[in-house]
Amino acid sequence: MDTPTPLYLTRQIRAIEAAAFQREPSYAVMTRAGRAAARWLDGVAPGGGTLLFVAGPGNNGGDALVAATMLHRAGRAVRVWLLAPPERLPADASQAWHDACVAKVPTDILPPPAPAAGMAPYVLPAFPPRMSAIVDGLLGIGLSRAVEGDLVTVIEQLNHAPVPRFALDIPSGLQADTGVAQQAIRATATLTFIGAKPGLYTGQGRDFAGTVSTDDLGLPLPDGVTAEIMLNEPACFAHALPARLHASHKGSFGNLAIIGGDAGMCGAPLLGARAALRLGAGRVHVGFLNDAPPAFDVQHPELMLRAASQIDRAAMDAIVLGPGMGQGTRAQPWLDLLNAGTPRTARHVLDADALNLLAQARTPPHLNEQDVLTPHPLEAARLLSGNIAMVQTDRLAAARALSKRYGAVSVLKGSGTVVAAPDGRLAINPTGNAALATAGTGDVLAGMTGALLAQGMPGWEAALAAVWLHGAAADRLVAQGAGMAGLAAGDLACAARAVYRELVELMQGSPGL
Ligand SMILES: NC(=O)C1=CN([C@@H]2O[C@H](COP(=O)(O)OP(=O)(O)OC[C@H]3O[C@@H](n4cnc5c(N)ncnc54)[C@H](OP(=O)(O)O)[C@@H]3O)[C@@H](O)[C@H]2O)[C@@H](O)CC1
Ligand SMILES: Nc1ncnc2c1ncn2[C@@H]1O[C@H](COP(=O)(O)OP(=O)(O)O)[C@@H](O)[C@H]1O
Ligand SMILES: [K+]
Repeated sequence: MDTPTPLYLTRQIRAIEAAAFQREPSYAVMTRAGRAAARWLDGVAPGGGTLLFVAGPGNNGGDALVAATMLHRAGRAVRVWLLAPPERLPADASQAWHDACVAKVPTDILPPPAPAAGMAPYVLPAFPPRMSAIVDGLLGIGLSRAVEGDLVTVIEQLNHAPVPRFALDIPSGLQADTGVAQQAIRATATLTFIGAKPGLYTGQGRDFAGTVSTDDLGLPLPDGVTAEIMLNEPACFAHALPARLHASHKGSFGNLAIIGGDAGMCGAPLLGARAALRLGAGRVHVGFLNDAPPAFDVQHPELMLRAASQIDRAAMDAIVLGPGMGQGTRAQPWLDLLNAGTPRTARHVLDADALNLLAQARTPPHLNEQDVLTPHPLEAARLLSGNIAMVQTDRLAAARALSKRYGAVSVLKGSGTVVAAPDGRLAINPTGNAALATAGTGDVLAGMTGALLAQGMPGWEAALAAVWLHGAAADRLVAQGAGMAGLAAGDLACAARAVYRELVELMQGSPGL
């Protein structure tokens, strides 16, 4: 199994670059980036037409110029639009421009994009005839502020061209550290240099970056740079997946209780419980907070349903608090049971209204790194006494702050779910898609996390595995023709089981479930 993919912040990429520039000229590194881009484009960009390279004012433009020159020399039809005055390019990009001119690459210098108060928006010239793709070298990791002025309309016009767009390093306008973008190139695919960046995978990143490939340009990690953020891949958690020995019994796989289901919300804990069954929990109990809990689940009579007050808390290995729980008087005591001084054996997942109660708690409950919080951005905002914009502006920082404040693993949900541990570990999940944007999928995730905790997985690995499997199940269902619109949360459990089985087989060479 491959080692997990590290994600690097811009300051770390700059440190890797700076160390390389001690050993070799910076233009040699740009040449490698340009060559990697040319090779990549040769494989992915449709042939038979002109590739339009759009080069900006910095070294990202330099990469585009080197790639365009190489492809031109190799006989491909290219054209470069330089959106900057050539005399103001930084040294390496200036060298690349010079080389392009010497090689007689067809080029146009367009007026540099600048804020144009009170003037009509800048209109690009007509695209080259038979243009087959746009290569985006406008802005890379040097993006220092939100895109503004004429560049906004330039990007809009490029985004409207009816051809695929290929971004170099990062789609122009997307923030590499956070995945925030006001206006950015919407790429079909991105080739990112030196190391992958978190912003390609979370927030708005996935919508702008398309399929991401990485070329490390052969640059080693210098002393002092360590990967602080990982892409959540099976290599991050597979070693901790529960083994299933012949000599085992239901007690070997844990007792899980899902507490929730206030009046009118009975479905939520059932969704979680059904998913927990499919991920191998030994016994799954559902404790309802409403007066008339269903006697049994017609679809899954294996589940044990009762009033929440009848759940033997001491017998549980894991408890999921929150699905459909409401914030009524019957809910609060379950949070109070987490106060310091009250003994407990079960590890807890706090979801939905359990998180809203947690946010209001005068004395925060006693949680630890074996417990998992699963907020969506609004719940996270409440937990951090902030607002959604604050959370989404820096999802990594928000997840890290949550784990630090509450002492538990936190799972900040949404596109590119971020998982953080109290010790500072961070991961971004690459699986899942917008088919998950439907009610109940969070209940399923909470149940899956509880199932893995009940089977003894540590908090960090259980959260990573649940999030990955949940997303991979949605990806599989969509690939099989379910959704994007219309996927039901209840569809996920069996797909997650299938993905889990394949993963276990891959890991252990034998069926795991
Ligand atoms: N040197 C090398 O050998 C290697 C370089 N590499 C490549 O270099 C890239 C980094 O290059 P870079 O540092 O020059 O920054 P880059 O992203 O081109 O942009 C800077 C320019 O954009 C401008 N600008 C910024 N924000 C703006 C905004 N919102 N709206 C408008 N303008 C804005 C900014 O202006 P300023 O902020 O100074 O006013 C400046 O002019 C990296 O992503 C990779 O592709 C790698 O291949 C490795 C080898
Ligand atoms: N666009 C998306 N891309 C990937 N995952 C998504 C997307 N939208 C929602 N999800 C996932 O779906 C789940 C939704 O959880 P939540 O908002 O708590 O729903 P609910 O409370 O209705 O169960 C989370 O796991 C979230 O990460
Ligand atoms: K770019």
